[in-house]
Amino acid sequence: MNIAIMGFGVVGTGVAKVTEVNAKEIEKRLGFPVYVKTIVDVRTFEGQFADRVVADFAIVENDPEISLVVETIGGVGVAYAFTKRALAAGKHVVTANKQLVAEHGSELLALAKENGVQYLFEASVGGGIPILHPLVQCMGANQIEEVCGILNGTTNYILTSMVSDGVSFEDALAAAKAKGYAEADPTADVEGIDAGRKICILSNLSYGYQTRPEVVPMEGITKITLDDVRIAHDAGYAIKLVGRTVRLEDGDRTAYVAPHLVPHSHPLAHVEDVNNAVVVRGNATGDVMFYGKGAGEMPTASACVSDAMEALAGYGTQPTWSEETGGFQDPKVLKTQYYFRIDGSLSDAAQAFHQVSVLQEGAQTAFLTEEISGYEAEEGAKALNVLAQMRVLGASK
Ligand SMILES: NC(=O)C1=CN([C@@H]2O[C@H](COP(=O)(O)OP(=O)(O)OC[C@H]3O[C@@H](n4cnc5c(N)ncnc54)[C@H](OP(=O)(O)O)[C@@H]3O)[C@@H](O)[C@H]2O)C=CC1
Ligand SMILES: N[C@@H](CC=O)C(=O)O
Repeated sequence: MNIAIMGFGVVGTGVAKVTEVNAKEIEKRLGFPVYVKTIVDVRTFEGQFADRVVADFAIVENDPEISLVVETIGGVGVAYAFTKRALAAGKHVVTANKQLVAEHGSELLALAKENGVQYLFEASVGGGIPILHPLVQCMGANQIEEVCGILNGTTNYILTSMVSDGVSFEDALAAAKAKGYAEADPTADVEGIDAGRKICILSNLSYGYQTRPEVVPMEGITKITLDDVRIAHDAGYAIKLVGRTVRLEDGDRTAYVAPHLVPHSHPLAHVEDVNNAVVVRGNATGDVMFYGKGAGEMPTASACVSDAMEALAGYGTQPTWSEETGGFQDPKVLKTQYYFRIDGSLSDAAQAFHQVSVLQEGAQTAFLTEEISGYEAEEGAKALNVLAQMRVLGASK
């Protein structure tokens, strides 16, 4: 079976390597070999795969011998146009492109169905971690109550480097870029947008309805200070960038991304470096955690090639959701404890929130509230000079 790769960057190169290095394993499992026949990229290359690189996507589109295309260009420009053309030409498409899946997934899934092919995107969430297939297949008998996790490798790598190794934010980001973890525009990583796209995909598959990225509040790691990290650590918490999607009591859903204080007793508190972890709470299973490398060439390529094998062999099910967007509520409806650091005294804090647990007193006061909603946190904060505010992640169940 011949496949093509669109976009020969970090992940695209990994796809070619995994297909080549593991060719015997792949053939043994499928009963037929998989060969990367053509690679589409705007640049010219040297080395092993250079003679397969073409600039014109039409060569792949019109090649009847290519039955599957792996899209690793990224973004929603040419990647979107080429994906539609590939599906319309009756070719399966596999992708790592979470932006495209989160923003145009419904349309592309419908187009795939119309043309009798598959659109698979396991690599779009959690890099090399199998999470989407287990969520819809192995946990398919559950009502999903909540999915929460560390969904961005770059920011977890940066936080680990800053907190454990004393590296500056700028140097840690530069290292994440050099290792191939960061997005083409790393603003998407550090401002929580990449994790936000991933939580949309997880929400869509968990609840069956579309959660559009523009309704999901997304906050990144740029406001976290080492002061907050120290105060949190002394009180028994790590600070992690967490994405959550939650089924509400009335059957509606919510989702958001923000830094959290994660208790040291919670498994997410110990996820370091480029690793991601996703905790899925099913009503039958309780919490199930998926853990591994959330970014990088070979782990992400592993998910792409495994998807390609599934589509070519015709086993597996197409993960999908309805185009409907209703039933999404603001995450401020959720109740949790909040962490505040204020320029003010303990009595200011107590006046705003009544019951608080003090973490630091002095010129600045740091404290935890009781469990309150986001609306109550917002109301109480109005009377305070807030320097930092974060949710506390509840215990794992
Ligand atoms: N890196 C990672 O760890 C992970 C990445 N992903 C996703 O995978 C996708 C690819 O990421 P990554 O490999 O890191 O990105 P790269 O930027 O390394 O690779 C993208 C490649 O596509 C090429 N390209 C740009 N325009 C075109 C075009 N018109 N036709 C053909 N090729 C084109 C780029 O060339 P040029 O450089 O000249 O623009 C580049 O070689 C993204 O959606 C990303 O979010 C998902 C999980 C992990
Ligand atoms: N930039 C992303 C790449 C994988 O999805 C990340 O760092 O997680």
